[in-house]
Amino acid sequence: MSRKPTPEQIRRAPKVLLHDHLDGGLRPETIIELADTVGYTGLPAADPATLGAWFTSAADSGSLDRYLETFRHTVGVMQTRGALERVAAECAEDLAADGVVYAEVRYAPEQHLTEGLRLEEVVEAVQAGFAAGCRRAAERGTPIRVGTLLTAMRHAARSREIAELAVRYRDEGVVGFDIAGAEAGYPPTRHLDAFEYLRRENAHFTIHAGEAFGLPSIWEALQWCGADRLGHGVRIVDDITVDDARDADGARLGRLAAYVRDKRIPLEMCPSSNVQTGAADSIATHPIGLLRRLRFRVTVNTDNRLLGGVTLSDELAALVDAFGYDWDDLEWFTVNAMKSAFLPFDERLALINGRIKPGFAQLKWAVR
Ligand SMILES: O=c1[nH]cnc2c1ncn2[C@H]1C[C@H](O)[C@@H](CO)O1
Ligand SMILES: [Zn+2]
Repeated sequence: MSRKPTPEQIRRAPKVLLHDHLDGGLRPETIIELADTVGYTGLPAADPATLGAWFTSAADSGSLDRYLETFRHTVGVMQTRGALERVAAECAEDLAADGVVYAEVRYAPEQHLTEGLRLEEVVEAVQAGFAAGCRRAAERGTPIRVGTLLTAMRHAARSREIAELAVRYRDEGVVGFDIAGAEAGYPPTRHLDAFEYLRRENAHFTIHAGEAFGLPSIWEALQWCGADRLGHGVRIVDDITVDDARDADGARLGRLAAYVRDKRIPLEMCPSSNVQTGAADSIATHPIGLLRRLRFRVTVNTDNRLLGGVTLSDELAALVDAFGYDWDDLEWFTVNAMKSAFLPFDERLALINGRIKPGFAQLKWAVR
């Protein structure tokens, strides 16, 4: 399997995405149309191309805090039932068009209440949108399944309420919970009550940790809060020393890194977002290269498609360029992600055996 996967072939591969923000993936033209409809006047540009370029360049800030400031424009137009439905439907369609067969998409319901919606109405609008988008994608011959994660903002104080909301909607497409937002100064243990509640409810959750802040954040997320997965988790490399950077065998793992690898804790890695926020210097030097060689449970994700100007296929193609990954590597990332999803075991297995393995086998055969 020596042929380098091309961007077009990667787009055709059946992919899995675990870390994608609904409010970070809008189409620029949709933002403009929604702003018009709902009377939002703060947009920094009036045509889709300029607006798209504004997001990628503003997000290229080298700082998570400034990266997060750009969300005021997306969240600003996502305050009505119709807007939420449309954004969710288009999200499912866009992911399906990129060849994603299973996605977990997250957003923070508490950020969509300024025009009077209740939390339940927000969740129901988003679920209705995903259902419509998945229906349309299936009609086009690109079926996709979407699970929703409800996020609580780590600087706010509504995490217990949002956790209860996630449990209430667990049989209607909500598959888990997350906390996001500025990391420094807002440790995961601030939300311990929410995580303890979720564990008692046998519910799943991931935590953004080890992105803008280091090992203590990852340690709290796992050992105090009991996170099933790590959002980013890229700073786990701070607990790994490598004598020769090109030789993974020379690596020594500290106790936390060893725990993460031993327990097969999934890392939701988002390379281009990390470069934008300054969590990594470049794709070529991104810790994903080392972590993959050391066989951590690495998954590849987009984080925010609008801010990065990327699709999941683009992320994978960039890794192929940087690290020379082949089809086996891409399939390994994909199966890792599917194994780590918050769907029931039998459904994960069905997607691995029914879509991922046959899809990759077909591509490998075609390019042999
Ligand atoms: O990469 C991220 N780190 C922390 N927070 C993030 C990231 N990307 C998006 N968010 C925040 C901003 C969104 O408004 C919120 C919910 O999707 O999550
Ligand atoms: Zn994120």
